[in-house]
Amino acid sequence: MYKSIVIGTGPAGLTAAIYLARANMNPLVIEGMQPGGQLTTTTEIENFPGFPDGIMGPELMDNMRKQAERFGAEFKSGWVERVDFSTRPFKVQVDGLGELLAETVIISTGASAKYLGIPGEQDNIGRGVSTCATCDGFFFREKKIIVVGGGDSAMEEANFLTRFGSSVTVVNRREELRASKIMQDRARENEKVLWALNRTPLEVVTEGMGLKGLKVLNNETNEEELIEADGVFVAIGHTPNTKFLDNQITTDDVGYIVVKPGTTETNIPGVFACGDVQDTRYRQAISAAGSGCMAAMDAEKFIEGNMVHDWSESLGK
Ligand SMILES: Cc1cc2nc3c(=O)[nH]c(=O)nc-3n(C[C@H](O)[C@H](O)[C@H](O)COP(=O)(O)OP(=O)(O)OC[C@H]3O[C@@H](n4cnc5c(N)ncnc54)[C@H](O)[C@@H]3O)c2cc1C
Repeated sequence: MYKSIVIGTGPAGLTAAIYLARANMNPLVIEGMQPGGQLTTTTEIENFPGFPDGIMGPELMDNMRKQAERFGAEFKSGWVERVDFSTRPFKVQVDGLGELLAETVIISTGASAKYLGIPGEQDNIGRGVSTCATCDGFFFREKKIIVVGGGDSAMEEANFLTRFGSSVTVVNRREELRASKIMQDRARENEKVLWALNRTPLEVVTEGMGLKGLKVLNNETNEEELIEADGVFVAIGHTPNTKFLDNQITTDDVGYIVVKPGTTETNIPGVFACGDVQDTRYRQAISAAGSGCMAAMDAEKFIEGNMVHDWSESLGK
């Protein structure tokens, strides 16, 4: 039986692994289908502290893994199919490895950005197509930008991106936006924000090494149009990777794990969550790593018997 099983190897899981291993907790880390997590799909990371010249995403994740291994963390390839948190020790069923037992479990399975599923989109991720304005806005200084989406996040991203772009065009399928009035007003008051509403995205169009723009269907005229842009930010939401939990952990309506504020405690004593899977707000590598550290320290405290589980009370449930 393991003292702690960490599910996922993004910045949250690997930071948890480093802290657990240094605390002699001999963690087992399950890698999942994307060893190293989301940052392995991108190029240069310019905002992770400690790297003044930036660092490539895959290199950063490789370094984190080596650091965890140096202190004795054990890694296994595999995909967690299901868990049983009804009794302790907890049971974690891993594809190809069978059932593993643990005193504590740290869930750091991330949240996947939703994409439009149109031609040209996947081929150009990191080359003009992005799902993270905070991460990539800086690369589009004085360029034309498109934000696809009509919710609060899309409005927030559009406003934020006007700091960099010469213009930011919001493309939304419907005339009406889902965003709250205050977020819409803020975007509408911003002179750099342009609107292409009632338009369905059809294709990300490239030219040479860069983007030419986004081909859309004008739902009113039924004609295709090309909206020129150097960057297309898809802001239609994220899907937290929590299906395997099969409703054993309290989540919000979308599926994000609910933790006791200021901690990584879930509703099940001994099960902790960190990183994007419990983060509806920041979703950054450094915030994921920070909460990974918290989860490891929470798990350690739990095993030492020093944790009072007052989760439900604190959330008013
Ligand atoms: C293209 C791109 C560029 C980005 N650029 C930046 C940037 O410049 N700066 C920044 O701060 N942030 C950036 N981000 C955001 C950052 O990558 C995330 O905030 C961060 O990776 C979240 O870390 P995490 O550990 O919570 O989850 P993730 O990195 O998503 O890792 C999740 C892990 O869980 C595993 N997993 C999932 N389900 C299972 C399962 N059932 N069983 C086992 N394992 C499972 C996966 O295999 C993966 O290893 C970027 C994101 C993307 C997509």
